[in-house]
Amino acid sequence: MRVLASAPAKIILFGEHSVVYGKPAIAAAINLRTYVEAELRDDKKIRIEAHDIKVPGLTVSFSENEIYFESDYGKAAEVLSYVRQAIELAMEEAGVRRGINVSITSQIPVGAGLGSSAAVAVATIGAVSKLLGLELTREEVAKLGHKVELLVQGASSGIDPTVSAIGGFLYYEKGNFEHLPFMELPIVVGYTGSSGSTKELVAMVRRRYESMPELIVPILNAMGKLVEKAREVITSELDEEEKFAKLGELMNINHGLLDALGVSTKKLSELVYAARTAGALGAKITGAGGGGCMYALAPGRQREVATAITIAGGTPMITEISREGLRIEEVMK
Ligand SMILES: Nc1ncnc2c1ncn2[C@@H]1O[C@H](COP(=O)(O)OP(=O)(O)O)[C@@H](O)[C@H]1O
Ligand SMILES: C[C@@](O)(CCOP(=O)(O)O)CC(=O)O
Ligand SMILES: [Mg+2]
Repeated sequence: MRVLASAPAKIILFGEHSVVYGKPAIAAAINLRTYVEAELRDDKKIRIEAHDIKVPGLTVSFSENEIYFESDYGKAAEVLSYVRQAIELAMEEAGVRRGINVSITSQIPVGAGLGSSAAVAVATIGAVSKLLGLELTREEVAKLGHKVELLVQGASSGIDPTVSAIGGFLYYEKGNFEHLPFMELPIVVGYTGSSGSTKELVAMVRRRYESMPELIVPILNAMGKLVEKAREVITSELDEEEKFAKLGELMNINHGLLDALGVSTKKLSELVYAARTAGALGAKITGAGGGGCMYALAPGRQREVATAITIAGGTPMITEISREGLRIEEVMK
């Protein structure tokens, strides 16, 4: 038997990092997906084929007609830790241990702030649990995905696996979510081309929080209040133009606060300012930062903003909200 499942990437519109400290955040699933195919084996082995992951420390040597491959096992194992933990938890949940092959293909850039870690965890849990005969709800998959991130990263708010499993446009706080009214968001995502590790960035913010709580706590509190304001705007009776103007202003404040936490980079800020100069109403980092992506809100100016991001050395992506989260694509007997 074989199962193919997929799960989407996300953008955090407001509240990354502060969400790890129990503040609320707003996020949306977007139409880039990770696909995981799981298949039962006749033996007890677990084989993971990850097509989109560069393994650091792989050495290839040639000697006459022979080719030798060596890999730094520790680093290779670390890169696959989200997938391994996802398989492990799905098996634990099903109460069975079987040999399986897992094959991953993904449209989501890795370490770019678009939640590739959550999408791979959610799609793997979805595929493996279905393969083992378990019917989990999307909420249950989200909770297991959160556990995977906690085990691998040491800290995680759970917002990414929740958005990836549930899909749509969500307000999230301490493990609970509510759907926000669906809005077409005229956004442009700008990818710096470099990556940041969520585990390391969350740990860096934690060190600052511990060494200078008198400065960092007020920043996190301001972020939490800003998210409440954004929710009020999104759920208000204002017309779309007024909503976008207010949300843009809040995005710019949120970017400044993230910069103060230390998670921006020169390139991220260059893309943010290029987008604003080209007419975006707001632009900010999305996700953990340290590289990765920013996004801009640019009603009627998406093409101009995309061009400005390209000129500033980034890669623009015009994306849409994905209403659907985890999807079982195919079950083959
Ligand atoms: N397609 C994939 N196949 C296997 N592992 C993946 C894949 N995509 C992401 N991952 C895992 O997620 C990690 C990146 O997660 P993270 O640092 O949280 O960045 P982000 O979630 O913003 O992309 C990768 O180092 C890898 O361990
Ligand atoms: C920084 C954080 O708020 C979001 C991280 O998102 P990503 O892994 O960079 O896509 C961490 C979390 O919420 O667990
Ligand atoms: Mg992640």
